[in-house]
Amino acid sequence: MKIIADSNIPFVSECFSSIGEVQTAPGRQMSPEMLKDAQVLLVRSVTKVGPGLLEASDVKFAATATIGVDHIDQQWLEQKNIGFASAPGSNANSVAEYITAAMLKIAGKQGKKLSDCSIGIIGVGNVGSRVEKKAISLDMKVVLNDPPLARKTADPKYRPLEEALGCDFVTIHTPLTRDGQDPTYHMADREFFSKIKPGAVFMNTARGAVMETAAVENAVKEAKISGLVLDVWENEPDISMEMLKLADIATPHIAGYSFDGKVAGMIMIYDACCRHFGIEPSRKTADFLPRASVPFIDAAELTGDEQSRIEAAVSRVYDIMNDDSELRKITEQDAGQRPVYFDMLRKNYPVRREFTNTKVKGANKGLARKLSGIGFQVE
Ligand SMILES: NC(=O)C1=CN([C@@H]2O[C@H](COP(=O)(O)OP(=O)(O)OC[C@H]3O[C@@H](n4cnc5c(N)ncnc54)[C@H](O)[C@@H]3O)[C@@H](O)[C@H]2O)C=CC1
Ligand SMILES: O=C(O)C(=O)[C@H](O)COP(=O)(O)O
Repeated sequence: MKIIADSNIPFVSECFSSIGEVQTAPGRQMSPEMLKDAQVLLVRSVTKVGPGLLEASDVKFAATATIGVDHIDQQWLEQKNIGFASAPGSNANSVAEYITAAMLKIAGKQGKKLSDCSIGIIGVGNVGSRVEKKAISLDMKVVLNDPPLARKTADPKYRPLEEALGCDFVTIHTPLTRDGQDPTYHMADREFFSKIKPGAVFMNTARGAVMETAAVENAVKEAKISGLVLDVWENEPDISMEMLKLADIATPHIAGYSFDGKVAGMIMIYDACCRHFGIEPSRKTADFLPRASVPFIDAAELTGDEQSRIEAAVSRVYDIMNDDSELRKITEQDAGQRPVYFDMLRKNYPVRREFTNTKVKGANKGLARKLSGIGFQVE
């Protein structure tokens, strides 16, 4: 069996060689020619999967090692009886840790106590519900907005969008959709920002096209918002330099790039592929995860007030500002090389482990509760 895989899926050759012959290629360069005699296609978010790529192929199973599926024509795959799998939830905790790190940085910069702040979470699925849990652990007031879930559950905890926009932090965790009852394409437009709480912090880790770039730029310039955190951009990898300048924290679509999340995504599509072809899986997550680089933190080394200590613990494991400063070097590149630089940062992303791999020793009860709530082990 011939398997064509995106070379940015970690360990894909090691893992899938138990099923067939693996050939890897950069996701943006996948072509019908490459897939002519392949039976399996494994992609990440940058490869459009549909008739254009697969019509002339013999592919029987396609999978994406991502949560988002907006790059996949699922209806066409189904029509053609091509098996399909994605990796729901695989890197959701990674995104929630990114949001936690971003809020701690912004709150520190603006002199705010998170426990005095509210957060509006738009989209409360795998990612949004993890953000909710961490925000509650930090004693933030949470407002949830998810019209599809509101209709399905009739639970009054789901509030109208306007209420979520009335919070100090507003974060989007919806899929990118263009049709249906609740399309999210350009959801964050001028009207959205006209309703946002003056001075709110806006965060987008969903998909770039969920926001309208010009509307976000205006919201900063007209001081409608006091902070902007962007991990995703319209027209990636060719991102707006103007928007980059205006963002307080800017990263190259890596919120979900914890090593734990990447390996989990790879194993999820491996298991699905095995199921599809009736093969017994012989690889598992633990085969691919290295030892944590920060296994312990001594709480005595964390200084300042409680929030500063939490921020210090988080930064020891994941310093979001490193990702920000690497992306800002994009301005030193020639204009034509900037998309290449954006993709290069993603391809060569350093190993980042999730908080759960780090044990904090000696924290007092209050600090231990919060650290444990955002995902650390505490002792
Ligand atoms: N930046 C990154 O690295 C990553 C980004 N993502 C993005 O995050 C998105 C969300 O991921 P999950 O939480 O795992 O998806 P999910 O499918 O578990 O949850 C999405 C939620 O959004 C809700 N929703 C849909 N339309 C909505 C609307 N108009 N307004 C409010 N809520 C709406 C759905 O009902 C659902 O509960 C993914 O589709 C992907 O695009 C996911 C992982 C990593
Ligand atoms: O899982 C998702 O959805 C994501 O956005 C991924 O983390 C993005 O990673 P790539 O597939 O673009 O490498």
